[in-house]
Amino acid sequence: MEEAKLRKLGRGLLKAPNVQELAKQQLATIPPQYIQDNVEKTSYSSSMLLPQIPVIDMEQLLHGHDHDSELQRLHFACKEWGFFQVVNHGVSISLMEKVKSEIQAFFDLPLEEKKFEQQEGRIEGFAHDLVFSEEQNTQPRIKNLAISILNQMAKALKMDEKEMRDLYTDGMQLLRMNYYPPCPEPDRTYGLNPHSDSDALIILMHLNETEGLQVRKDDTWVPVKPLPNALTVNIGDMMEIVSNGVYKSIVHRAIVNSNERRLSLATFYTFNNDSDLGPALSLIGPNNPPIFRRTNLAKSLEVFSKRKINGKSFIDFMKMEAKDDES
Ligand SMILES: O=C(O)CCC(=O)C(=O)O
Ligand SMILES: [Fe+2]
Repeated sequence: MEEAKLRKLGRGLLKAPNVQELAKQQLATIPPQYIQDNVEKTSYSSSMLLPQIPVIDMEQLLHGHDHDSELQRLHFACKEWGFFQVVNHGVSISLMEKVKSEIQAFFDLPLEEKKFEQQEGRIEGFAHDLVFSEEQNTQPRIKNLAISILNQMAKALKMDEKEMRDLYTDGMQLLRMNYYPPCPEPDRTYGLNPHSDSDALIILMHLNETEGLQVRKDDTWVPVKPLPNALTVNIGDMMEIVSNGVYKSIVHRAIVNSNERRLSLATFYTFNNDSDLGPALSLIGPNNPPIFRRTNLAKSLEVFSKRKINGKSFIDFMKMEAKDDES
């Protein structure tokens, strides 16, 4: 993707020293630019029995004799949680293992060899040297999985399947590797600040055993406990808009801990840049008025990024009431 588009999708952050190099210095406190005000602590003790994000069995959903009830479980997960884990997802486990070890090995390279740099105002660095061969690449499989999930969501929503297909065909697939080093003061910073993702659908691969992803649910932070070989899926703002608010793009964050590093690989799917982003036409009617406006997707992202003020999220920006202050 071109630089300009990437920049648009990036979140504003100050250029920071390479966090891996920082972690090697074994500092007792964190440098000031990482300190965040109001880091909200998790309000549970380790002995509490916590709810967990739902688990969806893709095999059951696509081919099982109990397809209908799995579809209802998917629908519930998307409405109530905006997050779920998928098992039996069809992405080869041995391939996933390969990708996990390749990425970990990449992060273990000395900085000079890594040709990895962060640019001003961007959260991401560029990994120039991390190239996966065709056989070692999980991305085509993950893309198939994303498409299957989107098709099943259309079915559960009773949305026209062609309307969904037209949205995701020619959409973009973006990858982000997240590296969270051990942190001497985990209560004073985040790995990733609370946010929702502006894309349509996100598939996350946990690259090591360390936990850290937390999902906002009923005013608490629910930690995600990854099942072995599962992938974590979440709804982004674009899908919330298309579903006319039925599915929820949920705020989530990544926390850090003092002992272990954590790695994850997020794949973001957007809808086609040329499409109109708004509630699916097959879902709205006299009894179901649209709660979001409809505009060309690329244009709405552009206008939003120019007017990114007051920490207003993309989803609020697209709400019907927001129309009045458009100028
Ligand atoms: O690393 C994680 O668990 C969360 C990643 C995430 O939310 C993101 O990359 O947008
Ligand atoms: Fe995210």
